[in-house]
Amino acid sequence: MLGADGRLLDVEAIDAHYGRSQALFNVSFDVGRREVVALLGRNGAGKTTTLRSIMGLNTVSQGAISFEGNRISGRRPHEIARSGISYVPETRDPFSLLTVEENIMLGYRDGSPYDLKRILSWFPDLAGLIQRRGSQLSGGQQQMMVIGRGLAPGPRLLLLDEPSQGLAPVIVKMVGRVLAELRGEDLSIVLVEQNLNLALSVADRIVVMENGSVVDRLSAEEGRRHPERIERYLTIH
Ligand SMILES: Nc1ncnc2c1ncn2[C@@H]1O[C@H](COP(=O)(O)OP(=O)(O)OP(=O)(O)O)[C@@H](O)[C@H]1O
Repeated sequence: MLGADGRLLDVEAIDAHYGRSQALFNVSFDVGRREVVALLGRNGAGKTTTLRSIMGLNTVSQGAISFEGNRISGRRPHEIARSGISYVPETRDPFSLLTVEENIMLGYRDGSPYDLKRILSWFPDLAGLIQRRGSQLSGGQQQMMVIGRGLAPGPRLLLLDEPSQGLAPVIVKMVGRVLAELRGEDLSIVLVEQNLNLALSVADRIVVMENGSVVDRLSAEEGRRHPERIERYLTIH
């Protein structure tokens, strides 16, 4: 089901605080069905706080967030997860003592369109490693595993926090390929990134943040034509 205006996720003028310090100021953007929206900006711009606010891990002090037409702000994280949203934090957090298979299937829910076989079809590199422990994987393999864990419940919206962080360029390309393949699914993605090329290659739309506010919104096509419009918010002058 979608909101009345056909939007899957609606973030409407949200503020968020850490104690007395305000981290988000009037942040608004929306995500359509099967759309990939990239949130770009420097460290500290508020991207992670935005994802955490959607997931109910941070309290929204003003504004509202709706998913499939229902208000989710104010609900608890597990309820938000159950409504069809998965969050893959940048920390990756593999369960080190569990195997790759156990790590992925931890999130599986009856009725999910994504069973282990399906998930491994997107991450062929993991297929030969499913009995390894999470701690025995490389950073890139862990990233694939936690994306797999995020997919296992069968979300309609995946929140991905900096999947390319700390990975070698060849692995970043692989992450890009996986995200491109997921485009065939009934799945929308909010992708937080500092890697502009990766974001431009997989996103439909770009939302640029600075100091806790949205400072620009553009299509990926516009971003490819005018990368300088985004780069000025990514590099330090
Ligand atoms: N747990 C916290 N306690 C206090 N302030 C925080 C906390 N987490 C983030 N902040 C502050 O909130 C603001 C936004 O941070 P946030 O992590 O959302 O930015 P970001 O764009 O995701 O950057 P990064 O890529 O570094 O995660 C920053 O000023 C940051 O210092």
